[in-house]
Amino acid sequence: MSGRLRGVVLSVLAAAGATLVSGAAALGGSVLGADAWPGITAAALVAGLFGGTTAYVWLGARGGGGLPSSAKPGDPGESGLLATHAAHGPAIRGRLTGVDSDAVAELRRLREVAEGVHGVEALFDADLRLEWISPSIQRLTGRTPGECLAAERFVDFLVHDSDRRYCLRTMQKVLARGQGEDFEMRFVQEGGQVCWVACHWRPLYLEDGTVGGLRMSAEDIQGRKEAEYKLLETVAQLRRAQALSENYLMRSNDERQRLSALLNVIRLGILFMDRDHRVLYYNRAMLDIWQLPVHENLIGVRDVVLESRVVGLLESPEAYFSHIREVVGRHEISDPFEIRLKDGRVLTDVSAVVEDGSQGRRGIGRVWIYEDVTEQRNTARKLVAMAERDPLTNLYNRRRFHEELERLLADAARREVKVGLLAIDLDGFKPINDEFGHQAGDEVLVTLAREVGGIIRRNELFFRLGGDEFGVLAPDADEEDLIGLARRIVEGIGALRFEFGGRPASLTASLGIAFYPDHATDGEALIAAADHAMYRSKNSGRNCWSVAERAGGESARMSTSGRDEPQTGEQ
Ligand SMILES: Nc1nc2c(ncn2[C@@H]2O[C@H](COP(=O)(O)OP(=O)(O)OP(=O)(O)O)[C@@H](O)[C@H]2O)c(=O)[nH]1
Repeated sequence: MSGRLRGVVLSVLAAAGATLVSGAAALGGSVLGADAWPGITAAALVAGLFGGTTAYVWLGARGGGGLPSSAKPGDPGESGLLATHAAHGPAIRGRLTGVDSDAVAELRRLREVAEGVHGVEALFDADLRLEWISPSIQRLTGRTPGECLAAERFVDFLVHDSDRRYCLRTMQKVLARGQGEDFEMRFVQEGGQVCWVACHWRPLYLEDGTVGGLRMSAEDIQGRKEAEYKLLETVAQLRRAQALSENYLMRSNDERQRLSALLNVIRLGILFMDRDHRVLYYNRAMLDIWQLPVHENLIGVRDVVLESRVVGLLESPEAYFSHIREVVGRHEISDPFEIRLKDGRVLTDVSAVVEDGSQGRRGIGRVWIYEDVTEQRNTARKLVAMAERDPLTNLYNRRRFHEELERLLADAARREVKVGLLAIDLDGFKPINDEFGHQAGDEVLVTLAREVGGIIRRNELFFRLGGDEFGVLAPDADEEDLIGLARRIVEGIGALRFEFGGRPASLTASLGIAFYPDHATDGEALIAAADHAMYRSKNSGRNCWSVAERAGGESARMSTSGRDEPQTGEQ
């Protein structure tokens, strides 16, 4: 409190007499504490209490300067109480004049009210020195009003480092402009902790209307600040989480782009269906394979609609759609399924459930992978053909002959039927080669293969076993039928006429016939029996057929009866 104000109050106390002085003494230096209230200035309080004294005259001149204009006598709260005292100033004054002990009691009561102020009230002089501060400062900061008053500079003593400059600037501004300012700052508590307060700075006017000091009203907003901090922290966490999820989203978008680029260059058709059997994703190859328009948007299209779009391509739609139903009904990866298309292409499909990543095996859809295997199938067919066919005549070769022989014998054993083997060896083939060249020999072989191929029946198999050796396998063979076939072959070959370099050429063949199980019970023995019969034909003058001898040396019905009219190439 300024010396001037302090003097005023002390003179009031002197005038009030010994009782009041003792009352004031009881209040100590802090009797002045009774002349300031939260929200009301010391000037107004003293005016209210000590009207009619010197103080009243002095303070009365700046009178209501500190009293909130809105405060009225009888209002609830401290401002109202003060206003009541101000209104009744003359009565109190009267009592003070007579050194009324009631006034002292009143003063005490008011002091109690001042000390009970919840927020912090403080008065500063024009040099920004602390003149008075409410006892509540101790509850807020642990510092007593005495310690605060003793400190050289209030701002340095109580205000946090970071807020000091701003606090000082604001105080100076309020002093200079005479306009209040509000801001929030931090007090430093005795233990070094920080306590946030909301400060309201108001100018105090002197009687001449100039600003003679400042009043600070501060409320504890630590709880609110902590809540704000928590809120800010939560917001920051949310922002971090959002940034993280945006980052993940961005990365997952990049990943999707990469995957999409990859899927669009591979030749496999990829189709993702969702749980509701609607198209979720497909790649370019999928459209190509199923001959769907490149720019058509199929996303969201149901599986049944998709099936209706491709049904016209399928060789066996029913078989394919029932395969789809079967696959969809199970939860496993399907086996590759071959799809034959009317245009000759061959596709395969494989399908798997797309799991949602949880452990509950919850499918979130299905992926279908299509592959056009036409090329592969053709290549495989060519390789197989190369492996089992004679490249010159395109007849099955010796390798396939052995396979078929074993298969037919096994089948014949199970069904107890006969298998016939016809061994064919050309007569006089070498002279054709020698005389007309190897190419002429080839032509003879190709022609012969075609001619004999036209003679044998659909269920009989014709092989080139090597060189000028051929063979015919006849399942479910009947002896008479096979002999008839042998005759037709001998005649057919003998009837062939060639011309090389303007010169005619022809040849004949010698045949041997053997039956399973009549002449042998396994493949090797059957071949040997047929060969043996064929050599007998050779030895019998060629251009004929012979039936093998039965096991035990018993002669076949007709060992060389094929000799009708032996023919040679020279004929
Ligand atoms: N042009 C041609 N000749 C072949 C081929 N494979 C084997 N030969 C020839 O066929 C001939 C077969 O020999 P042989 O069985 O003695 O010929 P052949 O004159 O019919 O003798 P016989 O069976 O005793 O009548 C050989 O000269 C082989 O070089 C072929 O793919 N093309």
